[in-house]
Parts: sequence; structure tokens; C-alpha cells
Amino acid sequence: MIYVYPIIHSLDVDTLEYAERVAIHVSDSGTITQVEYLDAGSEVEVGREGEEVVYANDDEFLVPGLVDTHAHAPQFTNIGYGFNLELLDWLNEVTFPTEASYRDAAIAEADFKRVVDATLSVGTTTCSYYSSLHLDATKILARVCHSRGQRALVGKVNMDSNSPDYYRDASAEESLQQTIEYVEYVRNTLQSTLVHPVITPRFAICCSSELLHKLGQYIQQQDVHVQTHLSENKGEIDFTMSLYPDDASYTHIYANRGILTSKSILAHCCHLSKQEVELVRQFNSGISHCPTSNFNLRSGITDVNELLSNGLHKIGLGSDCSGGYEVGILQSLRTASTASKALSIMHSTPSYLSLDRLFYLATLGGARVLSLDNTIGNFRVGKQFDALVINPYTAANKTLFQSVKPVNAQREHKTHKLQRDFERWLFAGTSANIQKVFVDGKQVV
Ligand SMILES: O=c1[nH]c(=O)c2nc[nH]c2[nH]1
Ligand SMILES: [Zn+2]
Repeated sequence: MIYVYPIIHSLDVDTLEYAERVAIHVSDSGTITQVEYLDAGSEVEVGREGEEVVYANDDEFLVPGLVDTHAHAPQFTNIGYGFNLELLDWLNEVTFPTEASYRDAAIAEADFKRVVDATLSVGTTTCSYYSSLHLDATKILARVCHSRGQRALVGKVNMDSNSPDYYRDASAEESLQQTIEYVEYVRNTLQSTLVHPVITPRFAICCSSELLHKLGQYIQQQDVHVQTHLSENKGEIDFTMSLYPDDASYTHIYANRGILTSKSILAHCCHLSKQEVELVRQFNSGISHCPTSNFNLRSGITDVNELLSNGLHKIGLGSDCSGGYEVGILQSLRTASTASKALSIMHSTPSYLSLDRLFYLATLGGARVLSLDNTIGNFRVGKQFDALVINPYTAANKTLFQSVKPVNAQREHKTHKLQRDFERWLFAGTSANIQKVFVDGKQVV
């Protein structure tokens, strides 16, 4: 299959490439085998006889699929609710009771289908999910991602301490054993090319030192992803350090127990000290920036622009549903922009997250955080074709976009039009602008 479209994708942190006419050749297994840059005006036929070629309709363009590096599947039923609370109260009053209901496999089966369909429909081609602490629900989520065709990391939450009696693992050993059973299920039974297991110690408060040690040992033996929360909220940090007084910092708690690796995904990181940032860099771990959640729960503002400028490039965006109130990554990108402009105003500094950096975070940066950048993140030969067809002038947005068409639009160069349409989609578009969603070369929406 060959797709002939205008494309926009990230080549690295500070380089977005806009190309007006590109033929992307995709093999039957969804791999990009060739990327041909064509003369924008040329009508030259593409492909060999018998090859199927899809041409862009007017105004359409192609972007890589969006990567959500942090979302909680069993929290989607709470979206938009509970934001009068800060993190620890929000967990106890709103989140844990809801997650506990996923002990019922029938609820998990019905809800997780809705969650995966919803995230795919807003262009999330890859998502790193926390399930609940239930083994069955977690297997169901992994199966649903596989059958719906979403690329995903899926993890059983580990929590054996400071959690309600009705919602905690029976012991550190049982938590580990269920986790091993889950990883083996995904690897040996599900055998999906799309779905990977991820070890998911919820956060240090909910994990005994024994549990972190056991999980850390397992992580070190196995080539497996890890995800956890780190340094989200000041009250959380104080409580954490009171539980782990002998560790030098919150980040050291994880580093000292084998939880930090190059496959670790660290959500939030709002209040890291310089020393902790260096520790994250040393382990080559990834940071999931969740700005919408961080505002909603009044947690803090991570200065991602500065981290990127300091050479820490393994950073992506997380919706953190339902700390975040919107499904998908467009809102996270918009809030990341607002957060970085707020920091620039507060600190009287001239720089903030550019469009190039914002889209990097939503795609290639996210792929790096999930250690999937050899597979996804942009349209490079050898990667899998995870892509969105965007039309910014669909019915839903037509009136808005046309009514504010720049006065010099007639004289505008085509590439400028592409840049303008792309930026307006990012900041003012909706999921209605997403015409098609591809994962692994297959159309899933
Ligand atoms: O935003 C968050 N959502 C959660 O579910 C959670 N658990 C621990 N820390 C957390 N932070
Ligand atoms: Zn979270």
C-alpha cells in the first residue's frame, strides 16, 4: 500500500518536517519500506502496476499517531470529577473506590472496550495504561488492546501499603506472583506484537520497601517496562519521605530498589531537585509530562522546556485520565503549551515550548519514553505505520476555520497553508478532524 499525502512529523526535539507530497510505502506487515519525497506540483503516477495507492483528498494531511505515555483505564468513568481535591484525598475519596469495582470482570470487559475505542478515536495509537490491581481485569485490558488493534503497554497495579483494606494486594509476595503470572500471560499466551507488559508499582506511598525490592529484582532479571508516579505533589513528597527516611530523595527510593531503568516511565516529576534530574538522566529513564492533571489536582508545573533545553529528551505527554479531564493527547499538548507560557511569564524568561517541541512530545518524544522509538514516532523507513489522516475543514470546524481565514490566504504558499492548518488543528481542532487512524498499517478507526 502506498499513501501519497502532505506529511508533518518530528525528526528530533527541535525539528518538525513539513513536506507537501510524500509517498509512504507500507508493507503488508505495516512496516514503512520507502519514503519518497515528490515534487509538490507533479501529477506523476506513483507505484508499480497493481500496487494500491491512496491519495490525499483536498486539505488532508498525515501525521504520526499520538502517544499517550500515562493513562489509568479504570479511572475513565470518573473523567471531569473530583477536582476540588488534591492528590492524596482524591485517591482515597474518588479513585480507589472506583478502581476497586474492577474486581468484577464483567465491568472490566465492558468498560475497557469503551476506553480503548475512545482513545483510538481521538488518535491515541499507542497508550501506556495502568489497569487496576486485579489480575483478571488487567488481562482483559491487554486482550482488548490487542483485539481492537491499539499499541499499548498494560500493567497490573502493585500496591500493598497505605491503601484501603478493600483495595490492596494481600502481600508483597502475592503482588509479585500475580505480576509474574500477568507478564507470562502477555508474553506466552497473548503473544501480541502490539501489547507489552509493564510493571506498575503505583507509587512509593502504596508500596512497601519489600514490594519495591521484589519488583526491582524481577525488573532487573527481565527486559520489561516499568511505570510509576514520581514527585507529583508536595504533600505526597513529604509523606513519601516520612515512609522512606533513609533514602536521599523520592527518586532515590526507586533507584535504590531497581525500579529505575532505561525502560522506566516516570509520571509527573513536577518537583525534582537537580540531583534527582541527574539520577533520571543517569538511568536514561523517561518522563511522562501530565500538565492537565497537574493543574486539576493543583500538583505543580513541570518545566519541560528547560529539561529539553538541558538535553533531557526522553519526555512525552500523558493524559493521566482521570487526573486529566480529557481523553487523548491534544488537550495535554495544549495544556503543556499554557503551562510553559505561564512559567515564562512568572519567571520573565523569553522561551517556552515551541510548536516543534510540543508535537515532538506528543509523538517521537512519547515513543522514546516508552522505548518504542525504533518502532514508532515518525515516518522513517523501518518503523511501523501508525498514522492519522487529518482534515481541519471537516463539517465540525468548517465554519470556524473558514471564518478566520487569513486575508492573504489566496497568495499563501502551499507549505504555509500546511503549517497553518496543522497548528490550527493542534490548538483548535477536535477529534472530528481525524478522518482515519492507522496502527501497524491497519486502519482501526
Ligand atoms: O495522578 C495520579 N493518579 C493516580 O492514580 C495516582 N496514584 C498514585 N499517584 C497518582 N497520581
Ligand atoms: Zn497517574
